[in-house]
Amino acid sequence: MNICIGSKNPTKVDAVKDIFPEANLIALEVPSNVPNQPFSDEETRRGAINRALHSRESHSDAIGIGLEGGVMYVGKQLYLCNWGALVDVSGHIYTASGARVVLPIEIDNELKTGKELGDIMDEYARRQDVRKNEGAIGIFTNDLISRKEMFTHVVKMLKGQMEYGKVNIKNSSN
Ligand SMILES: O=P(O)(O)OP(=O)(O)OP(=O)(O)OC[C@H]1O[C@@H](n2cnc3c(O)ncnc32)[C@H](O)[C@@H]1O
Ligand SMILES: [Mg+2]
Repeated sequence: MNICIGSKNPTKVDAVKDIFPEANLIALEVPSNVPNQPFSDEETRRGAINRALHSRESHSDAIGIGLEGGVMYVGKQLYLCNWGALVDVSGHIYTASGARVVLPIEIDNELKTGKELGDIMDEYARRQDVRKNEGAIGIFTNDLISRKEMFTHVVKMLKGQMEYGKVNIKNSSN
């Protein structure tokens, strides 16, 4: 089985490796066609779908997987959100979202200045490359859940849905 994953971020690539250990994995940087910092479930999910579709453009025999991080409001409270999409060899699209965690008001204020969450997290946590390691979810869960672990759960849901086979998005503009 060939799988193209639309990112070189190790938290995303390693999550796919864990759930598809037998697959031949190709990691590619592809456009998400949404802002670098998605600001809603809608934008984040769309970014994941676009990454999945773009990643198999030159590999029609492969499954495409896109994983996208973003933020979203519930009322006035900002949360971290993550979405995944898997496109099978027939073009069926499966989607799933990851666990959410509250982001503090300081992060919300910094995001409003136009910075990306990844850069804000490094300053906030005084660590380097949080986005490629524990992630914001790791910081705000006191390292109980890592970004890779959260994506592993998303990829597991995508795999299970593909195997079940009956519930997918047929039109990529949905
Ligand atoms: O190379 P790619 O795949 O783009 O990986 P990325 O780390 O930039 O991740 P996303 O584009 O999916 O996430 C959009 C933005 O939100 C940031 N982000 C999302 N989730 C994060 C997390 O858990 N920890 C730190 N930054 C996160 C990320 O660094 C980007 O600035
Ligand atoms: Mg990015």
